[in-house]
Parts: sequence; C-alpha cells; structure tokens
Amino acid sequence: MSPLRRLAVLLYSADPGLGRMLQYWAATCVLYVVCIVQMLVQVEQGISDGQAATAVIAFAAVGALSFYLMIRFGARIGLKPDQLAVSQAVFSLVCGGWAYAISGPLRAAVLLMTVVIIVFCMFAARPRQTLMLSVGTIAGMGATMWWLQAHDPAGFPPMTELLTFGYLAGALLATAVLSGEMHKLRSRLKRQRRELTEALETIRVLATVDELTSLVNRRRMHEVLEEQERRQPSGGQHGKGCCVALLDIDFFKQVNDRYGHATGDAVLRCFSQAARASLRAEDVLARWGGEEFLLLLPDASPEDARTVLERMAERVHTMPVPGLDDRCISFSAGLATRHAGEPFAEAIGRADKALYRAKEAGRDRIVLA
Ligand SMILES: Nc1nc2c(ncn2[C@@H]2O[C@H](COP(=O)(O)OP(=O)(O)OP(=O)(O)O)[C@@H](O)[C@H]2O)c(=O)[nH]1
Repeated sequence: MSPLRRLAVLLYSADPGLGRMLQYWAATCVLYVVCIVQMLVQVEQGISDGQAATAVIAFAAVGALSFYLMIRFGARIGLKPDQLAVSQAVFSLVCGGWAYAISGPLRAAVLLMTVVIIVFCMFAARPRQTLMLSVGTIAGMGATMWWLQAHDPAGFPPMTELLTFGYLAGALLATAVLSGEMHKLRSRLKRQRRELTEALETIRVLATVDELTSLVNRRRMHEVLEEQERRQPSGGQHGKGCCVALLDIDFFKQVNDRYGHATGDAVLRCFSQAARASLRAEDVLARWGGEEFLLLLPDASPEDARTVLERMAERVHTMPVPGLDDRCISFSAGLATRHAGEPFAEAIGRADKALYRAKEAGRDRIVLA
C-alpha cells in the first residue's frame, strides 16, 4: 500500500459505513467553512463584532474536529451512528443560535442554515430523533430570540423576532413531518430491495438447478461447458486433459414399473447424492435428462476419471434407497477425453457412443471412448 493510500485509510477508514459517515461530516464541514467565510465578511463589513465572531468560529472549528475524532473512533467508544448524528446536529444548532445573535440584520439568513442542519439529520437520525431535534431547536431558538428582544429591543424588535420565530417554527415542524415520510419511503425501498434480491435468487435457482435432484440442470451445464471452453480452449490444465462422462442408471424403467414413480424419484435423488459425494469440488455433475447425467471432470486424465467413476459405482451399489428393498442400483457410463480445441458437443457425442457400448456389453460398467 502506498504511503498516500495508507494515510487516506487512516483518515478516512476502509469501512464503507464509517466512510459514509465521514462523507456526511465532510459535507457539514463545507457548510461550516461557508458560514465562517460569511462571518468574516460580516466582520469586515462592520455588521458583526470581531471578537464575538472569532469566538463562534473557534468554537465551531474545535467542535468539527472533535466530531471527526468521535466518528473515526466512535466504534471504540461505543457511540452509535444515530447518536453521533444527533450530537452533531445539536452542536451545529448551538453554533447557529450563537451566529444568529451576532449577525445583526443578516440574522434571518442564518436561520436557513438551521433548517439545513435538520434536513441533514433526516439522513442519519430516526424520525423521532429528528422530531425531538426540531422541537428542541424551536424551544432553543425561541428562548434565544426572547432573550435578545428583551435585552436589546432596538437591535431585535420584538415583532420582527416573533414573526421570524413563526417562520422558523413552521419550517422546522414541516421538515420533521417530511423526515417521517422520508423514513417510510426508505423503509419501503429497503423492503422492496430485499424482496427483489430474494426473487432474483429464486429465479436463479429455478433456472440453473434441477428441482428433483438439486444438481445443475442441462441449461446451466451448457453454460458451464461454454465457460470451460473459453477458459481452457486447448483442453485441461497442467497437461492432464479434461474428461466428460455420460452416466445412465440401469433398468430404471423396471424400478418405476415395479416400485412406483415415487421410488423412481427417490432413486434419482439418492443416486445424485451418492454420485456427488464421490467428486472433487471442481467437478460438475448435471442432470442431463430423465435418468441420464453428464459429468465434467476438468484437469483429469482418463485414468483419474475412471477411478472417480469406479468409486462412484461402489457408492451407488451400496446406497440405501427408501422403498427399494434390497435391489441394487447400478449405472453405465461412457467416458471421453476432450481433445485440444475440441468443442464439448463432440466429446459428449463420443461419450454417448461409449455409453451405448456399455449398455450393449451388459451394463454396470465404464467404457472409454
Ligand atoms: N421416476 C422417474 N422416472 C423418470 C424420470 N424421468 C424419466 N423417467 C423414466 O425413466 C425411464 C427410462 O427408461 P429407459 O430409457 O427404457 O431406460 P432403462 O429402463 O434405464 O434401461 P437402460 O437404460 O437400457 O438400462 C422411463 O420409464 C422414464 O419414464 C423422473 O424424473 N422420475
């Protein structure tokens, strides 16, 4: 990691949740900077008192820095994101009230910032917290305005303060109501996103998995083979080659006829489980149709593949199937190595011919193409 990136991670954190909170913090800092510049211009123009403005600016700067530290290391001190958001808002509102008191004729404009702070809160705090903040701000600003008009009626005419307070209270209450609506909308969107993700997963499973055996279905297997052709156009890795085998359960019609279709289904399920238990993680077994299965063995020589199929045959011979008494299940297999650059369709065609020969030769055997 470069030193610059390490510094960025240290300041900004690699955790996306924390990163988002720090983004909000950075956005509030931009607002603070804008307000500080305005305040300096006000001092320059003789609208605000220089000492009072310096005190507000210092208070805001120290507060912003403290909040950065609290957000960055908040997890260690056990502060929750919404608690941090509310504390930040309370701090900003105190700054806003103070700025109001020293901004002379521009004070009504400062109130705009107060509304902006509450709107910011809507994104991070709960609707109840936003409502409490709005009510608290109305009470706090009401008290400030009352105190200012009582102590300096010439600078803060009572009627002007009262009307300004009315506008502020209306705006804050409307914002709090809006926050509730936005929260509902966000909850609905979250639920819809979760439902959509679940629906997509269901569709994906239905499109790729065989319902009876839970094996990969024929459609998905075609995709797997295409991916394999793209990844290894010349055959298998490590010079071992790649094998395909077509497997077909022997005398399956007899099972259906004698024991019933439900037992036939149970045989297919048990066969799939037993067969899958004999494979490596990279091997893919698909239900190719009816009682026929296609096995892809990437990076396997024909000898390796035969060993796998023999191990599989042993498991299948001894697997218990509910409702089948003592009848032993077997399968025949046609095995083919995929030649370099050969399309899988051709290798599967050769495996199919080998399977036919295995059936002809008496079943329960593996024939190499
Ligand atoms: N229970 C059940 N039977 C199925 C399913 N799909 C196909 N079959 C049956 O599988 C049987 C396949 O029979 P055949 O093609 O004659 O093959 P077989 O009896 O296994 O004979 P060989 O392959 O020559 O050993 C048919 O009776 C199909 O109805 C299924 O999903 N469930």
